[in-house]
Amino acid sequence: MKTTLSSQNLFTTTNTTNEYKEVTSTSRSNFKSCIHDKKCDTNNECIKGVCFEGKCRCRCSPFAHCIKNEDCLGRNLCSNKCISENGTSVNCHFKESCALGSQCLQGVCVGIGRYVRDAYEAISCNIENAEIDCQGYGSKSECTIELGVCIRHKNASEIGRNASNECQGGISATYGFPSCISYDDKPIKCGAKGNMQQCSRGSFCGLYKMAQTPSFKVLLLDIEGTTTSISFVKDVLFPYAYDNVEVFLDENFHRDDVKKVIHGLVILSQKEAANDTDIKTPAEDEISQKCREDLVHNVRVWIKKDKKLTALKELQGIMWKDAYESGKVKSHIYPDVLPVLEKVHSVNIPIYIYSSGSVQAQKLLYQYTSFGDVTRLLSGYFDTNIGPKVESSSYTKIASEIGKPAGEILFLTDVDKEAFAAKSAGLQSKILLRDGNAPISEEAKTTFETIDNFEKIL
Ligand SMILES: CSCCC(=O)C(=O)COP(=O)(O)O
Ligand SMILES: [Mg+2]
Repeated sequence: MKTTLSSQNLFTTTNTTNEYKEVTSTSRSNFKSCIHDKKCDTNNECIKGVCFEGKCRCRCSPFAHCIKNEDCLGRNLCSNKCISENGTSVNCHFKESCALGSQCLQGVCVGIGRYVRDAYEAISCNIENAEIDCQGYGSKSECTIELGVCIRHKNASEIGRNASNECQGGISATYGFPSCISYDDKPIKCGAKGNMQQCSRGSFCGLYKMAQTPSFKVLLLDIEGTTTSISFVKDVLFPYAYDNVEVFLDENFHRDDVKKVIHGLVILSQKEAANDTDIKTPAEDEISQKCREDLVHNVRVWIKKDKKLTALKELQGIMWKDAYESGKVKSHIYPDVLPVLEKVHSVNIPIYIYSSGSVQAQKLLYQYTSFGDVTRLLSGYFDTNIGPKVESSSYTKIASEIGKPAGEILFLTDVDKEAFAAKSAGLQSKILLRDGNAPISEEAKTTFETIDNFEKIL
């Protein structure tokens, strides 16, 4: 089905598939003007000032009862009632105006489903519960969730499935059909797993489901140099904090959360000044301008020296919130990371983060990625409040908080000292070699498996 925009700015459809009622000139003449759905008859919806006859749309109420997602075009998700993934339905002309993973259909952004070989297939699924309703789509598995997008393949055999594939408990139990997977690409067969050449940029040739059980039961991830480029942290986040710290403290020093951070920074400064002549001992009065000036100086020195100090990281986390929320910053995630996290998550292996960045900074980073909010894949976050990343006791505490034996946890990092500390606590550990990462020691090279891609952990 193709959607075009007529000269009257009404949305017309051609070659419909029974999914949507064709908007003919006759029906157009019947259009009433409207401001919102309530002004339209039952089963019509108000789009751009006119009532639109669309039987697949929500029934003229943002919270209409529905059975499956097809009933909710324009509202995205059916969870007994039509709900919108993004808060409200968004008008659009092009896919690019819609959130990642959704399409622009008949003038509204529609989530869950996408074009597969030129046909839009929005299928019944409940992403939150990770269940796909395969009923009504044939007896074999035709449904998969790819990175949070529910998709029904039009012709399963075309993409290399075999007869043993089954729909088990509503979830596709297909193994071993390598296909390009990403947030925004059509699934196309890519021959052999790992054959990236046949996939477009940002997508990954892999298996939809893991063919074998991984050697770990928990995944623990470092951020900088592991899931995210060092350059993003050093060239985007740190300069933002460096440039804005003065104004931020001046404008927000009366806020309770900022007062707490200022107190932490004063204590830290007193401690660090004993060993670092670049650091000033701040004025006693924590709400004075002089105190703030000293702290601004110290914070800038620490940022330049890339100090992993808890109070500094707390301040940075608070400041970056504004940068992300205002849209000034979007975080970087390496393209190989999310396909693997999606697979790991799909087999109920919990994924945790352990970074020097504060928990707040970690949550923001995964909330505002260029792939959208991926925090749903994460089970928890640890920062240096639990201990420094180069001390084994920190990893022992993390294992105890997670409630799993240390040996079942795989820790991925770019820093050899962190890998050694995790190993001493009994964790499995692998070192990421990404472009721009610091070199690791010869001893680390012989002690740990080094990988350049998350796919290597499966
Ligand atoms: C959480 S984003 C900022 C990361 C950060 O401040 C940092 O120092 C990175 O350290 P990591 O332990 O993730 O390598
Ligand atoms: Mg790191």
